[in-house]
Amino acid sequence: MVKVTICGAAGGIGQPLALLLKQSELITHLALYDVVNALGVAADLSHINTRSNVTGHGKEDMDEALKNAHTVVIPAGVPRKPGMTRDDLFKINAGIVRDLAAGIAKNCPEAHVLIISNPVNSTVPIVCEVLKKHGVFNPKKVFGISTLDVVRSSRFAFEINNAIDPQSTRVTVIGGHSGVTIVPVLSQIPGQTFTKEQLEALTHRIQYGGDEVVKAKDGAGSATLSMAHAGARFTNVILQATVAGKAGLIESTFVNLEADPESTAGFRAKTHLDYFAQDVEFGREGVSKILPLPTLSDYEQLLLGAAIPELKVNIIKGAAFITDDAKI
Ligand SMILES: NC(=O)c1ccc[n+]([C@@H]2O[C@H](COP(=O)([O-])OP(=O)(O)OC[C@H]3O[C@@H](n4cnc5c(N)ncnc54)[C@H](O)[C@@H]3O)[C@@H](O)[C@H]2O)c1
Ligand SMILES: O=C(O)C[C@H](O)C(=O)O
Repeated sequence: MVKVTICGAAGGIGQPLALLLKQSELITHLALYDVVNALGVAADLSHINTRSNVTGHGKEDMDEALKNAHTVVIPAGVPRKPGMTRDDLFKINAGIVRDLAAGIAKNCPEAHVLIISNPVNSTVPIVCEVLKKHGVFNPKKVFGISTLDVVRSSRFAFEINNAIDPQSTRVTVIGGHSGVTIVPVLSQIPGQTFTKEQLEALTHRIQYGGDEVVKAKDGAGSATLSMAHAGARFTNVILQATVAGKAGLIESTFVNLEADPESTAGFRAKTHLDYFAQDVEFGREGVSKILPLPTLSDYEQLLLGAAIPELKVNIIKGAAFITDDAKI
């Protein structure tokens, strides 16, 4: 039995993500949890003629939704409106993610946890600290989904140079998931020939791609369809590695560096970061290896230098939300 639970399944991301995951042959049970409309979305999706069973779970039914899940994907929470930063969402989303993490600790402590809710740089430490408090934390199984930055990098690079294939070109994106913490390693795209001006404009567009959507939606939310695509891509990689046993799969993702202490010891000593987005190779247990940082150009070194202090603040804020709260 491979049960995948989506928390926030009736939302802008949750619905198309559920639709995409309904296509997966590796999922036998898709559980949709939301505080509103989960039953309606589940009834609708359950008519699609693929093998997985779909169940819907409302507000009072979180335990059942999470019970024995293999993987939990979390797009629950509020999205940005124009003029807001991702950090402005912390006030509401931190508590939502904390409560879901407590539910995971209780009902599916061995699950792979894939976090979409913003601010990812803080919500991932929140989940990890809750799982630690419950004695069930496994750093190899908790991921911040930063795949949308990877997807945007390939697409935006293709718009400048259409010799780059947007589907097969996987750009490594390191750092975190907000503004200057997003560091796309464009210098490593094979055969890329960007001018300095093009590289700078492309980097800025990737770092602030989310704002482009927030502005265009004009108060109606942030990226949902592209995020559902990115979320399904990452979830499918996790399932391919952990369920189907496919070796050698790699994606950039925001993880706790304890997932691979040996490979990351030098980086941690230099930066004092406990979390970082980097290329990860997956195995049966989740993280198999955190790959070494790719060679960075001088420009990318500067970007990384700018990312680290903000990343640190975001991470400490998330972790402190749990460690300073004696009630959990
Ligand atoms: N990681 C990324 O790259 C990325 C990309 C886009 C959006 N996001 C983030 O994803 C989150 C969701 O965005 P959206 O556009 O889907 O928002 P949305 O408002 O359309 O949907 C969120 C859903 O979460 C549900 N929800 C709220 N509290 C809940 C709880 N306690 N338990 C279960 N469900 C709950 C809501 O009822 C709603 O259906 C936001 O925080 C947004 O910033 C992240
Ligand atoms: O920009 C946002 O707030 C949503 C998401 O993080 C994105 O990158 O599109």
